[in-house]
Amino acid sequence: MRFKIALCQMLVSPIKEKNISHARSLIRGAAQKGAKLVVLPEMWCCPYSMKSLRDHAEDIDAQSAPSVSMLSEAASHHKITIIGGSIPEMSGDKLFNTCCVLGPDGEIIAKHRKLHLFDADLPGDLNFRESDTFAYGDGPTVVDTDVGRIGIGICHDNRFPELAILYRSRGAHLICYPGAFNMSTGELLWELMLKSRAVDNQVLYMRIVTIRYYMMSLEKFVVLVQLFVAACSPARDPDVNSDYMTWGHSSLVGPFGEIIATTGHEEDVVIGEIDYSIVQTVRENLPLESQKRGDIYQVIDTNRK
Ligand SMILES: O=C(O)CCC(=O)C(=O)O
Repeated sequence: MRFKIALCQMLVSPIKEKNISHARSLIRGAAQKGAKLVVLPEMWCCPYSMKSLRDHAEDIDAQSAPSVSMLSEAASHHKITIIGGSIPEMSGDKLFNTCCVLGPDGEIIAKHRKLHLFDADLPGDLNFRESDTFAYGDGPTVVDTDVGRIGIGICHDNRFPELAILYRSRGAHLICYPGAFNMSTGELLWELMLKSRAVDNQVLYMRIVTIRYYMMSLEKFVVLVQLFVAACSPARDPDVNSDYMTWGHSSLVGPFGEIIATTGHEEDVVIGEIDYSIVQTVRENLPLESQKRGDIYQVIDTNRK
């Protein structure tokens, strides 16, 4: 299967209605360019400011959720699949960072709540505690769409190779990460993390340094995930009144770790082509799945039914 994917690196304004109509016009433009899968960024409907997220939160199951209603109308109008970035979701008294996936009939076909909340204390640089505001999601998300089987993660979820390995084991060919890396970790790590998730072996070197106990067996702990990875960030707005400035650089990475399409930090719609037959070729050329040493290590899918 071959198709075009569009990553809408949107400039987010403080005004929610404006963001919704702006996202709608970016989706329209992407569909007109032939995209069958359109991805929005993390927190595209409002500034990524912990102070105001609750004011913009939506009850996704309610008919009146304005961001999700727009996504549903756009998906059915253009007959495309949309990975709806993320929005603040209110469910009971809990707030989640949630991504909805919509099929070409406008129905929500999956909902992913961010699993790994970003808490970081980098002295003199960044102090951010998502877990003070959001509740944790409680399951991985793999969804069958018109454009293949897709695993979903939100931003910091991307740092955890076990999740990507699990998505591969459930048959995903593509992982989409709506994300908003920041100015502190973005430059060094954003591209590296995306490539790592497509070609997953960097983790080994980190573990070799830090966990002596595993050293005897770690040279065997090489697992290539070998799939496509797409990540979509908001554009950077140096003037926005937010406690969080984003890195940008939305990108599509192929199963050899190659960058297929990317951009800088300004608003842009990145269009790339995905050809799943490449995944097959890479896996045949480098048959890592059959070389894995399940007798020595395993990622256990505790959520599998
Ligand atoms: O993992 C990181 O360095 C950044 C993660 C992040 O910015 C987020 O999850 O919002």
